Amino acid sequence: MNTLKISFAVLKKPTSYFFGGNSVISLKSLTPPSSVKPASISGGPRVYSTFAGTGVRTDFKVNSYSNMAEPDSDHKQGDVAVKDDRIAHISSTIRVIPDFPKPGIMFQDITTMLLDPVAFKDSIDLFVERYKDKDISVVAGVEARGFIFGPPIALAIGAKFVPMRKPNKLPGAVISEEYSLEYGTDIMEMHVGAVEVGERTLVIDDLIATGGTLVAAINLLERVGANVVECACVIELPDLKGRDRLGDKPLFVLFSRYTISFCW
Ligand SMILES: O=P(O)(O)OC[C@H]1O[C@H](OP(=O)(O)OP(=O)(O)O)[C@H](O)[C@@H]1O
Ligand SMILES: Nc1ncnc2[nH]cnc12
Repeated sequence: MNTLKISFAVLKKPTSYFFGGNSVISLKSLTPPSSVKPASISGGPRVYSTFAGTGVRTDFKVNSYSNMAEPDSDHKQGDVAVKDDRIAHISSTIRVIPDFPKPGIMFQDITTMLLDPVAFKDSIDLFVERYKDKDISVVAGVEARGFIFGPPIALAIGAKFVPMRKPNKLPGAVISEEYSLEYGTDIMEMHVGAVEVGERTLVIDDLIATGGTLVAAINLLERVGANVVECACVIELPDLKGRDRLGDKPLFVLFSRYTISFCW
């Protein structure tokens, strides 16, 4: 296995859920491909905010981050292999805001993608191409950003859209799940009766980080007897290992982005 042992000092306090302070860690998933050199080598920080996950090389800058890691064998990326030129453009439109909403979080801001109609449409098309012939009757979207991607996908594949909402927003009878996030905890609710037993269901969100949100959505849907066939997101943050929390539930993402920053 191609493992790089690296001694690092924290530049931007990384997602503190992994580590904090100086330390020696094994960063096999951050090993840059030999053909790709860090953008700033001389003295300054080397930042690997990386773009992998689909086998698609995305050689462009997003904010100041321009380096990439290759997909590695730990990321089960065979099941997310989308090889499509549209993905590079989509990824380039999603900006990263460091330290939002809390120090250490590298916030992936999809609102900048929504300003680019080509990127936004391409993202929807990629999902529709994957799901149009899968006999899916329910697209469940997670508030808030799953409400952006879910409805156009549902309309295009002829499915109903079911909103998975924050607490106390739905007026009818609901079932609830509490869950943890990269930066807090929350509760998700769904209307009882929105999904019928056995319905083939797709769960949509913009991003998977720790996976807590998708796990809550799956739990809610399965509690009412839905058949959750897959979860789909635009972005995966693989260093947060959310995919692992989904167990055997398939996860499809357009691309992955590493969020750890470091220097040495
Ligand atoms: O994989 P996880 O660690 O669960 O995190 C992913 C979730 O976090 C974000 O939503 P957030 O809870 O910030 O809500 P918002 O869309 O209303 O801002 C994102 O849109 C996902 O729903
Ligand atoms: N880093 C991140 N960026 C955007 N949304 C998120 N939800 C959880 N972590 C996130």
